[in-house]
Amino acid sequence: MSGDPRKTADGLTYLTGFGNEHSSEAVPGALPLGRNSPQRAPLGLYAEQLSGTAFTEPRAHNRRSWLYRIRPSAAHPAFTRRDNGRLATAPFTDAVPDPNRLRWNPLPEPAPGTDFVDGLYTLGGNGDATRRTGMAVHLYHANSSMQHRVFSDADGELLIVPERGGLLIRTEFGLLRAEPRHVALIPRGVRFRVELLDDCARGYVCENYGAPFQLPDLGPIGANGLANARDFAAPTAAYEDVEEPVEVINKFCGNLWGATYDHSPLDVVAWHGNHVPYVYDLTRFNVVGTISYDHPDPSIFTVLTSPSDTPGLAGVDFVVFAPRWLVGEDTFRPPYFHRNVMSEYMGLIEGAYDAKAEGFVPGGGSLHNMMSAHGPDHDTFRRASEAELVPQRIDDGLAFMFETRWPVTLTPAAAGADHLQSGYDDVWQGLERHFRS
Ligand SMILES: O=C(O)Cc1cc(O)ccc1O
Ligand SMILES: [Fe+2]
Repeated sequence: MSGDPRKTADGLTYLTGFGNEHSSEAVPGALPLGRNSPQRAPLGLYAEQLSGTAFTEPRAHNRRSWLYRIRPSAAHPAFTRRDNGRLATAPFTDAVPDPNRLRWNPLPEPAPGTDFVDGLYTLGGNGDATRRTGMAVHLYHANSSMQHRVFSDADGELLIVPERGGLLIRTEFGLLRAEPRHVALIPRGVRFRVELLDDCARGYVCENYGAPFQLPDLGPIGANGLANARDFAAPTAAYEDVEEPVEVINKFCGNLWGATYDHSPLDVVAWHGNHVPYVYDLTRFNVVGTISYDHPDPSIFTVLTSPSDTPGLAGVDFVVFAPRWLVGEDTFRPPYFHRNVMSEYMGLIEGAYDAKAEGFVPGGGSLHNMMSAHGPDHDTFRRASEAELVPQRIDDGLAFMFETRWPVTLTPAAAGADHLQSGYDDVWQGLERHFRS
């Protein structure tokens, strides 16, 4: 069942809950009752199904929505190739996979008039979009709203992580507002337009080619905690009845294709289903951690996971390092030194991260690929080894990680970027020997 529509401080009305069978109509009576595809849909609308999973996938994983729209999506001219800009797609084969620890500064300023789509820049990724496996890490930096155009991604769902500047995202399902500290998810194939609420918008995008993100199981944590389902907010129906040229950009098997429609395809008057966009406020994350000793693995901070066909082995996890108390006794409290079979891309939404004293900055990012050795830098190690272990609140930053089961191969642009930091290895220099036999 759908949650109650809730009006939030931003004036938008949302439906709450994760994976719900939501329903919404912008005009009363637009949703057919008791069937999906009546002989004539109400109000002269066209009924259309949008499937995010195969028809036959288990009910618990099945994602689809029914849209009731002014024109059917099928009524469009041919798509033709568009310039891919700085967007790239798996398989990533143009650079040699790099075992080095890598760290980037934020992207440089974009040229005037750069919108969300033009502002996308691919760092790298893994898998193969045509096989619906793996993921890509993108950054965006825009200074203009998308005008007279909409975007959709057949290759995967898009998890948008704003770092600077609020976004108003107009989707086929209605409006979402995503500010820094929020994440927004656009499901595979859903059309949307990004409008800027500030002069500039900057952030990160995880393009997930694999199974749709879901909430992680909670196991012994119990029935509540981490990201609570009720805090996910889907839009309520809102439509554009616009009969003027709109460019529809479709990312398909790694290329951008465009077609100019004679109307806005954001013309869905009513919808129901569970293949829906949503926003989630990361400050709602219920952080669970140790209240005795040792540093728990960061899987305890998983917001969303895209399972693969091997239980417990995610195509990609989205993990957040949110404000929390550290109380572990006789414990090295920051992230430990480690080598991980999973590959870790990290970004910073604000402030600082407790494993790095400096150099890891908001809008920047780091990549610690499969089995690369990393952990606290020397300053952090020294301070944490000597600190008096009183309860300590970590509340000066918001970091996140896209953690994936396959190594991340970079695009040549990211591998050779001016904003790639040199000398990142040095943060682990000066960790002198203390061994006494
Ligand atoms: O490398 C990182 O900073 C991410 C991370 C955090 C943590 O608390 C434990 C392991 C880990 O990979
Ligand atoms: Fe790590």
